[in-house]
Amino acid sequence: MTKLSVNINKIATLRNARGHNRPDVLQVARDCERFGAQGITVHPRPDERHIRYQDVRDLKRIVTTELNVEGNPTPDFINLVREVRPEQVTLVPDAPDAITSNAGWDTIEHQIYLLGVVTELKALGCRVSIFLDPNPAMVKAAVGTGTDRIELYTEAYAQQFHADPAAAIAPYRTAAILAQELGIGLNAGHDLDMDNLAYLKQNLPGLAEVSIGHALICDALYFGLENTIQLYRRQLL
Ligand SMILES: CC(=O)[C@@H](O)[C@H](O)COP(=O)(O)O
Ligand SMILES: NCC(=O)COP(=O)(O)O
Repeated sequence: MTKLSVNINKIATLRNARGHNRPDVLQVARDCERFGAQGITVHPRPDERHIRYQDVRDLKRIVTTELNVEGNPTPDFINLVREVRPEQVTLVPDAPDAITSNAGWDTIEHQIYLLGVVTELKALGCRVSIFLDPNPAMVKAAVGTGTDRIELYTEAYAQQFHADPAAAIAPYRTAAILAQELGIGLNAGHDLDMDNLAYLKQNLPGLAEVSIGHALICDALYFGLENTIQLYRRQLL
Protein backbone atom coordinates (compact mmCIF):
# COMPACT_ATOMS: atom_id res chain seq x y z
CA MET A 1 0.00 0.00 0.00
CA THR A 2 1.19 3.49 -0.81
CA LYS A 3 0.21 6.05 1.82
CA LEU A 4 -0.90 9.57 1.01
CA SER A 5 0.64 12.23 3.26
CA VAL A 6 -1.02 15.58 2.64
CA ASN A 7 1.37 18.55 2.68
CA ILE A 8 -0.41 21.51 4.26
CA ASN A 9 2.23 24.21 3.63
CA LYS A 10 -0.16 26.04 1.32
CA ILE A 11 -2.84 26.19 4.02
CA ALA A 12 -0.34 28.11 6.14
CA THR A 13 0.50 30.35 3.17
CA LEU A 14 -3.16 31.34 3.01
CA ARG A 15 -3.41 31.85 6.75
CA ASN A 16 -0.29 34.03 6.85
CA ALA A 17 -1.73 36.32 4.18
CA ARG A 18 -3.93 37.99 6.81
CA GLY A 19 -2.17 37.51 10.14
CA HIS A 20 -5.17 35.85 11.77
CA ASN A 21 -5.96 32.18 12.10
CA ARG A 22 -8.06 31.55 9.01
CA PRO A 23 -7.77 28.91 7.72
CA ASP A 24 -6.84 27.13 10.94
CA VAL A 25 -3.89 24.90 10.06
CA LEU A 26 -4.58 22.52 12.94
CA GLN A 27 -8.24 22.10 12.00
CA VAL A 28 -7.31 21.50 8.38
CA ALA A 29 -4.83 18.81 9.47
CA ARG A 30 -7.54 17.12 11.55
CA ASP A 31 -9.95 17.33 8.62
CA CYS A 32 -7.41 15.97 6.14
CA GLU A 33 -7.04 12.93 8.38
CA ARG A 34 -10.81 12.60 8.71
CA PHE A 35 -11.09 12.76 4.91
CA GLY A 36 -8.53 10.00 4.40
CA ALA A 37 -5.02 11.45 4.61
CA GLN A 38 -2.66 8.83 6.01
CA GLY A 39 -0.11 11.39 7.09
CA ILE A 40 0.45 15.13 7.38
CA THR A 41 3.56 16.71 5.88
CA VAL A 42 4.96 20.15 6.64
CA HIS A 43 8.15 21.87 5.55
CA PRO A 44 8.95 24.72 7.91
CA ARG A 45 11.36 27.01 6.11
CA PRO A 46 13.80 29.31 7.93
CA ASP A 47 11.76 32.43 7.09
CA GLU A 48 8.55 30.70 8.29
CA ARG A 49 6.81 31.99 5.19
CA HIS A 50 4.21 29.28 5.49
CA ILE A 51 4.52 26.67 8.25
CA ARG A 52 5.90 28.17 11.46
CA TYR A 53 7.97 26.29 13.98
CA GLN A 54 5.12 26.67 16.45
CA ASP A 55 2.76 24.98 13.95
CA VAL A 56 5.02 21.93 14.01
CA ARG A 57 4.87 21.78 17.82
CA ASP A 58 1.08 22.13 17.73
CA LEU A 59 0.62 19.60 14.94
CA LYS A 60 2.53 16.97 16.86
CA ARG A 61 -0.11 17.20 19.60
CA ILE A 62 -3.06 16.62 17.29
CA VAL A 63 -1.93 14.52 14.33
CA THR A 64 -3.10 10.95 14.83
CA THR A 65 -1.68 9.43 11.64
CA GLU A 66 1.97 10.35 11.01
CA LEU A 67 3.64 13.73 11.07
CA ASN A 68 6.36 14.10 8.43
CA VAL A 69 8.56 17.16 8.92
CA GLU A 70 10.75 18.16 5.99
CA GLY A 71 13.69 20.49 5.96
CA ASN A 72 17.37 21.23 5.79
CA PRO A 73 18.96 20.02 9.05
CA THR A 74 20.17 23.41 10.25
CA PRO A 75 20.75 23.77 14.01
CA ASP A 76 17.30 25.39 14.41
CA PHE A 77 15.62 22.57 12.48
CA ILE A 78 17.42 19.89 14.48
CA ASN A 79 16.45 21.58 17.74
CA LEU A 80 12.83 21.61 16.62
CA VAL A 81 12.95 17.93 15.73
CA ARG A 82 14.60 17.11 19.06
CA GLU A 83 11.69 18.79 20.79
CA VAL A 84 8.83 17.50 18.62
CA ARG A 85 10.03 14.04 17.59
CA PRO A 86 7.80 13.58 14.56
CA GLU A 87 7.21 10.10 13.20
CA GLN A 88 9.25 10.93 10.08
CA VAL A 89 11.86 13.53 9.20
CA THR A 90 12.68 14.13 5.54
CA LEU A 91 16.04 15.81 5.02
CA VAL A 92 16.04 18.26 2.11
CA PRO A 93 19.14 20.25 1.02
CA ASP A 94 17.29 23.45 0.21
CA ALA A 95 18.82 26.91 0.38
CA PRO A 96 17.09 29.38 2.74
CA ASP A 97 16.05 31.54 -0.22
CA ALA A 98 14.85 28.71 -2.47
CA ILE A 99 11.31 29.28 -3.76
CA THR A 100 10.73 25.58 -3.28
CA SER A 101 12.84 22.44 -3.02
CA ASN A 102 14.91 22.17 -6.15
CA ALA A 103 17.45 19.34 -5.78
CA GLY A 104 18.20 16.13 -3.96
CA TRP A 105 21.20 15.44 -1.73
CA ASP A 106 24.61 14.54 -3.01
CA THR A 107 24.93 11.48 -0.76
CA ILE A 108 28.53 10.90 -1.84
CA GLU A 109 29.84 14.33 -0.95
CA HIS A 110 27.70 14.67 2.20
CA GLN A 111 27.67 11.06 3.36
CA ILE A 112 29.53 11.57 6.64
CA TYR A 113 27.50 14.66 7.52
CA LEU A 114 24.24 12.86 6.74
CA LEU A 115 25.32 9.80 8.71
CA GLY A 116 25.70 12.01 11.79
CA VAL A 117 22.30 13.64 11.32
CA VAL A 118 20.49 10.40 10.50
CA THR A 119 22.04 8.64 13.51
CA GLU A 120 20.87 11.36 15.86
CA LEU A 121 17.35 11.50 14.43
CA LYS A 122 16.94 7.73 14.53
CA ALA A 123 18.08 7.75 18.16
CA LEU A 124 15.22 10.19 18.84
CA GLY A 125 12.79 7.60 17.47
CA CYS A 126 12.15 9.30 14.12
CA ARG A 127 12.08 7.45 10.82
CA VAL A 128 14.44 9.29 8.47
CA SER A 129 14.08 9.84 4.75
CA ILE A 130 16.54 11.61 2.45
CA PHE A 131 15.36 13.65 -0.53
CA LEU A 132 17.14 12.36 -3.65
CA ASP A 133 17.25 12.71 -7.39
CA PRO A 134 16.77 9.38 -9.18
CA ASN A 135 20.47 8.86 -9.65
CA PRO A 136 21.70 5.29 -8.98
CA ALA A 137 25.01 6.51 -7.53
CA MET A 138 23.13 8.69 -5.01
CA VAL A 139 20.78 5.84 -4.10
CA LYS A 140 23.72 3.50 -3.50
CA ALA A 141 25.54 6.08 -1.37
CA ALA A 142 22.37 6.69 0.65
CA VAL A 143 22.96 3.29 2.26
CA GLY A 144 26.07 4.68 3.94
CA THR A 145 24.03 7.41 5.64
CA GLY A 146 21.98 4.83 7.53
CA THR A 147 18.71 6.36 6.31
CA ASP A 148 15.52 4.33 6.59
CA ARG A 149 14.07 5.65 3.36
CA ILE A 150 14.75 7.89 0.40
CA GLU A 151 12.23 10.31 -1.09
CA LEU A 152 12.60 10.55 -4.85
CA TYR A 153 12.34 14.17 -6.00
CA THR A 154 9.69 13.93 -8.70
CA GLU A 155 9.74 17.37 -10.31
CA ALA A 156 11.58 16.10 -13.40
CA TYR A 157 9.09 13.24 -13.71
CA ALA A 158 6.16 15.63 -13.45
CA GLN A 159 7.63 17.95 -16.06
CA GLN A 160 8.22 15.23 -18.65
CA PHE A 161 5.15 13.13 -17.88
CA HIS A 162 2.74 14.56 -20.45
CA ALA A 163 5.23 14.55 -23.33
CA ASP A 164 6.68 11.08 -22.73
CA PRO A 165 5.54 9.14 -19.65
CA ALA A 166 7.75 6.11 -20.33
CA ALA A 167 10.89 8.25 -20.57
CA ALA A 168 9.80 10.29 -17.57
CA ILE A 169 9.38 7.30 -15.29
CA ALA A 170 12.41 5.28 -16.45
CA PRO A 171 15.09 6.71 -14.10
CA TYR A 172 12.64 6.62 -11.19
CA ARG A 173 11.81 2.97 -11.79
CA THR A 174 15.52 2.11 -11.91
CA ALA A 175 16.08 3.98 -8.65
CA ALA A 176 13.09 2.30 -7.00
CA ILE A 177 14.27 -1.19 -7.95
CA LEU A 178 17.76 -0.37 -6.71
CA ALA A 179 16.40 0.93 -3.40
CA GLN A 180 14.47 -2.30 -2.97
CA GLU A 181 17.59 -4.38 -3.67
CA LEU A 182 19.52 -2.28 -1.15
CA GLY A 183 16.81 -2.61 1.51
CA ILE A 184 15.95 1.11 1.66
CA GLY A 185 12.32 2.23 1.91
CA LEU A 186 10.87 4.44 -0.81
CA ASN A 187 8.88 7.68 -0.70
CA ALA A 188 8.28 10.17 -3.51
CA GLY A 189 7.15 13.74 -3.83
CA HIS A 190 7.14 17.14 -5.49
CA ASP A 191 4.72 18.27 -8.19
CA LEU A 192 2.75 15.05 -8.08
CA ASP A 193 -0.84 15.54 -9.18
CA MET A 194 -4.01 13.80 -10.24
CA ASP A 195 -2.67 13.20 -13.77
CA ASN A 196 0.75 11.79 -13.00
CA LEU A 197 0.18 9.97 -9.70
CA ALA A 198 -1.35 6.65 -10.79
CA TYR A 199 1.36 6.02 -13.40
CA LEU A 200 4.05 6.73 -10.81
CA LYS A 201 2.45 4.32 -8.36
CA GLN A 202 2.08 1.60 -11.01
CA ASN A 203 5.73 1.81 -12.02
CA LEU A 204 7.57 2.20 -8.72
CA PRO A 205 7.78 -1.08 -6.82
CA GLY A 206 7.73 -0.71 -3.06
CA LEU A 207 6.46 2.88 -3.00
CA ALA A 208 5.61 3.38 0.68
CA GLU A 209 4.42 7.01 0.68
CA VAL A 210 3.81 10.04 -1.45
CA SER A 211 3.60 13.53 0.03
CA ILE A 212 1.52 15.94 -2.01
CA GLY A 213 0.69 19.55 -1.33
CA HIS A 214 0.58 22.16 -4.06
CA ALA A 215 -1.55 20.40 -6.67
CA LEU A 216 -3.80 18.75 -4.12
CA ILE A 217 -4.63 22.03 -2.41
CA CYS A 218 -5.21 23.65 -5.85
CA ASP A 219 -7.60 20.83 -6.80
CA ALA A 220 -9.38 21.22 -3.47
CA LEU A 221 -10.42 24.73 -4.54
CA TYR A 222 -12.58 23.13 -7.20
CA PHE A 223 -13.51 19.72 -5.78
CA GLY A 224 -13.38 20.35 -2.04
CA LEU A 225 -10.82 18.89 0.34
CA GLU A 226 -12.69 15.69 1.14
CA ASN A 227 -13.35 14.74 -2.50
CA THR A 228 -9.84 15.66 -3.52
CA ILE A 229 -8.17 13.53 -0.87
CA GLN A 230 -10.39 10.63 -1.86
CA LEU A 231 -9.59 11.15 -5.55
CA TYR A 232 -5.85 11.12 -4.81
CA ARG A 233 -6.21 8.04 -2.61
CA ARG A 234 -7.92 6.29 -5.50
CA GLN A 235 -4.89 6.92 -7.72
CA LEU A 236 -2.83 4.92 -5.25
CA LEU A 237 -4.94 1.75 -5.20
C1 LIG B 1 10.59 18.47 -0.14
C2 LIG B 1 9.69 18.88 -1.18
O1 LIG B 1 9.60 18.33 -2.19
C3 LIG B 1 8.87 20.02 -1.17
O2 LIG B 1 8.01 19.84 -2.19
C4 LIG B 1 8.20 20.75 -0.19
O3 LIG B 1 7.83 20.27 0.97
C5 LIG B 1 7.34 21.84 -0.73
O4 LIG B 1 7.75 22.99 -0.15
P1 LIG B 1 7.04 24.36 -0.49
O5 LIG B 1 5.60 24.18 -0.12
O6 LIG B 1 7.75 25.35 0.35
O7 LIG B 1 7.19 24.60 -1.96
N1 LIG C 1 7.75 16.09 -0.23
C1 LIG C 1 6.96 16.70 -1.24
C2 LIG C 1 5.83 17.41 -0.64
O1 LIG C 1 5.63 17.36 0.54
C3 LIG C 1 4.89 18.17 -1.46
O2 LIG C 1 5.38 18.72 -2.61
P1 LIG C 1 4.36 19.49 -3.56
O3 LIG C 1 3.22 18.54 -3.87
O4 LIG C 1 3.88 20.68 -2.82
O5 LIG C 1 5.15 19.81 -4.79
